[in-house]
Amino acid sequence: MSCLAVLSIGGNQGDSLALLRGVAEAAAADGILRAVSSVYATPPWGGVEQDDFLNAILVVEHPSTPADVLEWGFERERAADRTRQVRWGPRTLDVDVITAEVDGTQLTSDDESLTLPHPRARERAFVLVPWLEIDPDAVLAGAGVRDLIDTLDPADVAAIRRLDQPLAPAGWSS
Ligand SMILES: Nc1ncnc2c1ncn2[C@@H]1O[C@H](COP(=O)(O)OP(=O)(O)OP(=O)(O)O)[C@@H](O)[C@H]1O
Ligand SMILES: Nc1nc2c(c(=O)[nH]1)N=C(CO)CN2
Repeated sequence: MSCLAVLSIGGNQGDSLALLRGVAEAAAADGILRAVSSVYATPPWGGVEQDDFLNAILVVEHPSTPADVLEWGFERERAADRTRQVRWGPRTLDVDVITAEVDGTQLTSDDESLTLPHPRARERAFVLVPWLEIDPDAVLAGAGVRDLIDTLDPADVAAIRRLDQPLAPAGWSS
């Protein structure tokens, strides 16, 4: 099995840019990196008062199952000394699996250890905006990401700022 997955990566504790770059570098080193968005500074989503996040989207093609992609993301979180404290609160690194596609079909799963597509992705400008950047035809559970962005509060979308700092490892090309 091989699995094409869209990953949302983000964090707001420590050197967030370096931590996000570390994820892209690990994906490139593992030979699974297929696409990388820009890095975005994003206001905190979810109601917890905290610092702004840096967020980005990666597309990876993993030679195994979606569960292995999730496990790969957990390894990256552990490498960033991620601890779980407040739900939707501050963290060094979060790696979420937004969609996973096998044989051209987007998988759906209600499993609470891996829900697909990610159940809150459609509400999150910090996921949809960078995803649209790298895939103007992106689809989430049958809905165009471009159309989903139009359903969000325009102020939330406008508050997201693309940074002029590359995420892709030097020398990497898709
Ligand atoms: N699509 C998914 N991507 C990542 N984790 C998932 C997914 N579906 C279910 N989970 C589960 O969610 C659990 C909690 O994840 P995490 O601590 O990253 O949540 P969170 O980032 O605080 O909130 P959110 O899930 O809303 O982004 C993990 O143990 C993981 O098994
Ligand atoms: N802007 C932004 N807000 C968040 C983020 C995130 O990555 N970016 N992650 C969260 C934890 O799930 C909660 N809120």
